[in-house]
Amino acid sequence: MAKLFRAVIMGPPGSGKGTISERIAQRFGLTRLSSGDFIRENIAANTDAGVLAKTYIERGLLVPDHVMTRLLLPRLEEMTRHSWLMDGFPRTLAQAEALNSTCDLDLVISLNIPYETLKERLSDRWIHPASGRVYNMGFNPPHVQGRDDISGEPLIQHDDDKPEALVARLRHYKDVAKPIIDLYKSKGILHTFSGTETDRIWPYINSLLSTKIPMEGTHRTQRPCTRGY
Ligand SMILES: Nc1ncnc2c1ncn2[C@@H]1O[C@H](COP(=O)(O)OP(=O)(O)OP(=O)(O)O)[C@@H](O)[C@H]1O
Ligand SMILES: Nc1nc2c(ncn2[C@@H]2O[C@H](COP(=O)(O)OP(=O)(O)O)[C@@H](O)[C@H]2O)c(=O)[nH]1
Repeated sequence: MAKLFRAVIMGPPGSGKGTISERIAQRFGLTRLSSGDFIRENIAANTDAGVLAKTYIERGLLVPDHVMTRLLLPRLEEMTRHSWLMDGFPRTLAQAEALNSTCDLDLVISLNIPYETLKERLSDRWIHPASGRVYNMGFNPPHVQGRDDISGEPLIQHDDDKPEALVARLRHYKDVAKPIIDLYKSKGILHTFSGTETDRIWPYINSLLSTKIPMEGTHRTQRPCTRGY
């Protein structure tokens, strides 16, 4: 029986995680999980975790590990019958270890995109805050300038997407991501993709996943995501 498939996509801000996750979800029928979306849902629902997370996000900080794991891991437990791709978690080694004790991953995609490309992309990134939908004036503009295609609501730019904020974010990403990348490399499940254009990277990701993801329609077995945290 074909087993379920679980993967994580990692990369610095602006590397294309959200863009590529959407394509993977559509192409392979995986459930796309996004830590940023989970947080926004909790903020919108005014949950305790959401209220706490908001105080960190407003300062451009990562949400503390214990808040993230308590927010995310129970959701993964509900996903024992689903194949999924996680975007935005883990972001620290503690999160990776918490995930490791809960679910075994089949594959990790790491995006390696040059600084100048990240800077250019983020300066043109516009976001619909409520949904997290992402646009780019050069790459995938909204039908109506400044408006979300689905809701028609205004798009915004994140302050920390500005070039002056990117240097610090990138340095922080490299510091926290390195031990995670080393962990997944040692487990033999890391696949790194480099380049400056998503459309040129995509065929390689597509062909890798085509060899790794069980065929559609084959019976899927449950795989536990036990409460290991
Ligand atoms: N795994 C996580 N651990 C800690 N904080 C997180 C995590 N995921 C998201 N956050 C917090 O939520 C915020 C929003 O996350 P989201 O992924 O939507 O945006 P982002 O981190 O700016 O992503 P991008 O890499 O696209 O710039 C982050 O800036 C961070 O403060
Ligand atoms: N010009 C250009 N923009 C891209 C490309 N891929 C993604 N983007 C845009 O760059 C920004 C960052 O992409 P996103 O998927 O949000 O990256 P994430 O921060 O890693 O999730 C968004 O505005 C995307 O629409 C690309 O190949 N070229």
